Amino acid sequence: MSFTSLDLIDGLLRALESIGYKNATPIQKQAIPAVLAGRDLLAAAQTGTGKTAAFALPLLQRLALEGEQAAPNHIRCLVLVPTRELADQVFQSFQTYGFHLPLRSAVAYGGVPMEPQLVKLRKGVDVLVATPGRLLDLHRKGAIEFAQLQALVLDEADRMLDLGFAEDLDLLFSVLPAQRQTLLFSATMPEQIRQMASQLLRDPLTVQASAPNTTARTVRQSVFTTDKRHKPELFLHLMRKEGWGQVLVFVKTRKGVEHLVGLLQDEGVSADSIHGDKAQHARIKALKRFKANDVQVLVATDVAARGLDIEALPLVVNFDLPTVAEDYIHRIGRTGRAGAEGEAISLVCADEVDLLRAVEKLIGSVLPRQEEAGFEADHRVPSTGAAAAPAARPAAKAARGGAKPAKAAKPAAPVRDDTPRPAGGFGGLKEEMPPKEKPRSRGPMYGARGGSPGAGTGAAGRAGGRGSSAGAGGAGGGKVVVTATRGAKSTARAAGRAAAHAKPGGRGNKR
Ligand SMILES: Nc1ncnc2c1ncn2[C@@H]1O[C@H](COP(=O)(O)OP(=O)(O)OP(=O)(O)O)[C@@H](O)[C@H]1O
Repeated sequence: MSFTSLDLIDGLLRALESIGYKNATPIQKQAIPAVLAGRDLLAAAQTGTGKTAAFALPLLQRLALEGEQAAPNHIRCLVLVPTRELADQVFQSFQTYGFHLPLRSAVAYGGVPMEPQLVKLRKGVDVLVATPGRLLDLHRKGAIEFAQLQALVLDEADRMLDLGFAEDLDLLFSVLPAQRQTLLFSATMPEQIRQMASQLLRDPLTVQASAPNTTARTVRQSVFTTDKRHKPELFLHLMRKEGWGQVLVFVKTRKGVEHLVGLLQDEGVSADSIHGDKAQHARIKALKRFKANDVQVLVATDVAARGLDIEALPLVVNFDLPTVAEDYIHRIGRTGRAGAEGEAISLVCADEVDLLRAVEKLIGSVLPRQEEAGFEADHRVPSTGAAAAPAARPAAKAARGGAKPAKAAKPAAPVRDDTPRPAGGFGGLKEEMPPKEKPRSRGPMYGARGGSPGAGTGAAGRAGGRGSSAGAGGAGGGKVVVTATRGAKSTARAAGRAAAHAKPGGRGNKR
């Protein structure tokens, strides 16, 4: 489905044309009419399927066509994200999509001086992308007023709870105007998100553009069983043997990250890191160098698991499995984006069998195992065969053009998402998502008001109508479920907080 048939205004269509987006993805087809119609939304779709544009495009349109200009220190739309790097990326997306609209955007997160953010907010902004901690600090200083707030987006909300932001969020929600549009987006739908949705959303639509908690079909997944002490050598061995190029590696702790980076550098591999102990400017630089392919291996904690869009990243390695099963889906979702092929390899030792079981249960499949000669596990990793429902279809490996098994383990059920799809692609996305051009460089961090207003071809709310997206699977769409649910308040807040506090991890971006 083309964007024109979604009743987007000319300014947005021109921006989409210039970055090479031709057709809307399934989540965009579903979400855009509903958001334009003013509905609250609980939206789930696999990693890398264009959720950012699914909320940014209709919100930019509504902001361009409705409401008063932002007064000093006021914001009209707030997008909350869990990490600083994701905040930058989402802000850049708003800048790109809104290039031809007379709207101001800004980004605010911790770890960098507050003063420039205070200055930018003084004039008032239409869209503020922020992490929760810095947002509240700015609000306490009187730099942000919410009286004009029209829309709130929570992107990866469960991660904000995992990071210990539950109380900050409660505080924030208590000062936001009740009359607003609220959108919740994620690639996974843990109970925390559903509870938050029942607390925050008014008569929402639930849109699922793929079966919940599924991984992209284009990502080939496997496990190498080994002993903990062999992991660094196994990593280096596989890297050389398989001729790995760019690789994003996830390690459980910050110390572990630095240890692996040191080891790789000692072996002459160009490697850098991202984690919560690093200064923000060093984090930004590391990501930039990795994206530009100036560094081959980026080693990170889960601070890099959510949302980051690294063009054509071929491989993600879980050096350690994540402690929260959902993070497995987000981590490996850094590859195989927008219909591209990708590979995800997990190095698993006996200690991690429960984590492996939890991941397999979540994704509904047993991960194929391999063992590499010379790195076999002395401490056998127990079988997890019963953990997950057996997949219904034949071997994924063959279907995907073949993996490169080092040494075949006992055949395991393939990893796949059983969402019905049309033949020949990733939910039709391969066909629907043409290779995009690089977005233009957008200059300074904060968007200046400028450009000519898009010549509106339609008023916000004209497209769709309440529930207009119901049942429209769309050409090439995966299974699309659209339901209307009523918010059931009360216990949700306490339950969400309890769930958040049950999880490890410090506050903010400190992972
Ligand atoms: N309609 C489209 N056509 C072509 N490319 C698109 C389209 N929509 C989004 N993309 C591109 O697809 C990639 C993934 O988009 P995005 O980062 O919004 O995914 P996401 O669903 O939010 O992923 P995650 O769950 O990991 O945050 C980006 O590079 C984006 O530019």
